[in-house]
Amino acid sequence: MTQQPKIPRATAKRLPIYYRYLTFLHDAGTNRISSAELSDAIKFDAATIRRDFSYFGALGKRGYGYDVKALLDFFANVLDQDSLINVALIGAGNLGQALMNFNFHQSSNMRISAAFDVDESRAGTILAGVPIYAMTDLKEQMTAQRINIAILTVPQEVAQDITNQLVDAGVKGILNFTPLRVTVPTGVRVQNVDLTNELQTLVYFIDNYGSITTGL
Ligand SMILES: NC(=O)c1ccc[n+]([C@@H]2O[C@H](COP(=O)([O-])OP(=O)(O)OC[C@H]3O[C@@H](n4cnc5c(N)ncnc54)[C@H](O)[C@@H]3O)[C@@H](O)[C@H]2O)c1
Repeated sequence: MTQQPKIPRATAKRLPIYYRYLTFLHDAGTNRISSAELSDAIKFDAATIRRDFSYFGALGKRGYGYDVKALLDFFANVLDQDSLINVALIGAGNLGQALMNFNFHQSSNMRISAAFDVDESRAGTILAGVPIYAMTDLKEQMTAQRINIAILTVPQEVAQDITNQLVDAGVKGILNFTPLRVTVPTGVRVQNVDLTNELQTLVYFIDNYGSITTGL
């Protein structure tokens, strides 16, 4: 992937949404789109879309809009869609298994390729095509499969310990579903996912602003 400019986190979170919708447009034979039409479809305001695109120098032409194929190629490169990204999942319990079943089918280039669990009855089995390994295999498998992203779905009491093991195994990014805000060294990124927060935010917006779209 080529070097990309530094962009705000909120913009980065919108990129996969742009990419998915542009893929849809391209598959449907649409050649160009205006920021207003995009805005209508994906529910981000047009000014936000224009600003996001401008970070990458992707400037639409007045009266023409954006070339769908050019944008799609551009975002594919930004999002590194051409290389397969193997992801590890630690903690193959209720949530972990749901994620393994889901396995990011909307994305053509990301997949959970290995799961790990301390429970010996789970290790050595395969779920939804994903092999579950013992924790003792963590470092070896992460190295062999060139995995540097992990999903954390273990109980919060062990989250920091597992994070340390992941860092030791060379992880660069953790998608953390546990309620613990884990500590990592510089150079390792953590993205926290908390459905309770999301739901509370939704309730807050409905209570305070009616049914407006909040975006990201
Ligand atoms: N972010 C969210 O919205 C959200 C939603 C649901 C659950 N969670 C969190 O996700 C985590 C998992 O929840 P769950 O319901 O799947 O729990 P679970 O008990 O069903 O699964 C946890 C799994 O982790 C394994 N495990 C325990 N200790 C381990 C260790 N030291 N090393 C490796 N594996 C270990 C267990 O054997 C089990 O398979 C919890 O921290 C929970 O709070 C978050």
